[in-house]
Amino acid sequence: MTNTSKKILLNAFDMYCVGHINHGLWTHPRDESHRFNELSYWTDLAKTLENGLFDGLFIADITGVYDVYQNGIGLTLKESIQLPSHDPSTLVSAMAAVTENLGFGITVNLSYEHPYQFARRFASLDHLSNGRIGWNIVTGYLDSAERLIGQTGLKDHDLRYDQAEEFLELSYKFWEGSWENDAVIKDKVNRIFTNPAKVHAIQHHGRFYQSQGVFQVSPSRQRTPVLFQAGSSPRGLGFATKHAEAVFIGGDNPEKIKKQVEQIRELTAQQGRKAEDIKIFLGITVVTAETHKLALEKLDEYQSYANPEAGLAHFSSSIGQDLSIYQNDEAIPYQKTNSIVSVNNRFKEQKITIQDLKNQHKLGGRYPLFIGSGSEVAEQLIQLVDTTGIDGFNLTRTVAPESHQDFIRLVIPELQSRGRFKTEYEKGSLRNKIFGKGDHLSTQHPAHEFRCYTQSKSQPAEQNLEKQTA
Ligand SMILES: Cc1cc2nc3c(=O)[nH]c(=O)nc-3n(C[C@H](O)[C@H](O)[C@H](O)COP(=O)(O)O)c2cc1C
Repeated sequence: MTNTSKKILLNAFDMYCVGHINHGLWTHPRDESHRFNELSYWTDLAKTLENGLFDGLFIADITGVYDVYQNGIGLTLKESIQLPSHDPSTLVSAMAAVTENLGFGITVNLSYEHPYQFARRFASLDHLSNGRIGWNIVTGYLDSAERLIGQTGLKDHDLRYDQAEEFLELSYKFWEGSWENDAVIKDKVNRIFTNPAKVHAIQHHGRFYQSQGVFQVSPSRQRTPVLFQAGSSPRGLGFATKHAEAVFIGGDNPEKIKKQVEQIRELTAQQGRKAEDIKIFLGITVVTAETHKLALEKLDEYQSYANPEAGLAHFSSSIGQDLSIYQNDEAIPYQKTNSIVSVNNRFKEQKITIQDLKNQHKLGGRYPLFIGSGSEVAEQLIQLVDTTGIDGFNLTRTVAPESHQDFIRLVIPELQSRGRFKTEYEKGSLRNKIFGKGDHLSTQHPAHEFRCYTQSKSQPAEQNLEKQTA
């Protein structure tokens, strides 16, 4: 499939930690990720990305620690493999204050808090960023997280998605079903800040959650944040194609990526949504320089600081299997675990040795690696978009912030000169920038059912209160 005019979407992919995907590079003399706990590190990054016209900063997060490899956290601590890692929501107001257009896709694991607190926090951020918030919906895959919050083990994989379904339904009720658009009138003369007739109590009596009452936050620009998801098991795909507006996939082979894309588009259509209602982002790593030769030299230099074993430790937790027990030339047996099904399934389909994984984790990890001059990388990215049908990329960092700066200086102008990347931002919210159809979710989306501002589904707050006190 070739679409010569399709503009490529682009997010930076990062995490509020030192070692994110490309482990070991924190030891590179020019890498600044050890400054991850300084606000200026993030506000500078936000300004850099906005200068480069990135659509968003996609911030990964985990609840828990990587303790599967060697049955402990020794290497995780030494190499700072997503430990320490801090709460990503806390970064966003500051980054929003120094930018106007950059979107923020924030990962939050829904398993460990009530939808009410979560919906309130995200609606508040959407207000402060003037509609630039996205939520990467994750359900968790680490036993260590369960122990940290006093549970005995991870809930069954599919049960986590059952809970996620209900979490979203209740969140939609808060965001879409409690306040009408014209509820807040700020009328000083008549002393009416909010019209009580326009605010409705929601009701929810479910399997996992109970809630009754009025949402505490007035409608933000987008109401529901832009919904991202990265599950790719059969159950995960069903969930993503029902709710998500953007899905994030991994994959190193164009044929397989294309199949994944076709499957996502088909499932989306089966859910009664338009195939183009979901944007598909592929994770990638790029090493670029002024010439091909210089890019190869840079790759060598970066790889001399990388630590593939740290990549293995990360991977062990992703699949829930301790990979330290195998020799380099041993093929990794498939074991059914409760972790990331789609990543683990690779061991069913292919013979992969520890050495294969180590080679892969020198740089890039689960994401394809592109090396070359700006024009070479741009050509490869365009070809991948046109042959697979993806919509854009989540770009990992290597040496921070150098790798983002290199991409902006060398690759983006080449994409622009080929007409495949914007030369200015669209107006409006993050949702409008991505889809060009306004700030709110479309009427085809399941959230529509819970809207009080198109059809009233609950009583005005005052009537409800009267009933309770009668
Ligand atoms: C590309 C990709 C990125 C992901 N990023 C995160 C993340 O930042 N935090 C997290 O807790 N889970 C993350 N996950 C895990 C998924 O959100 C999901 O919980 C997991 O894949 C289990 O669902 P599945 O078995 O349906 O794939 C990611 C998965 C993929 C494939």
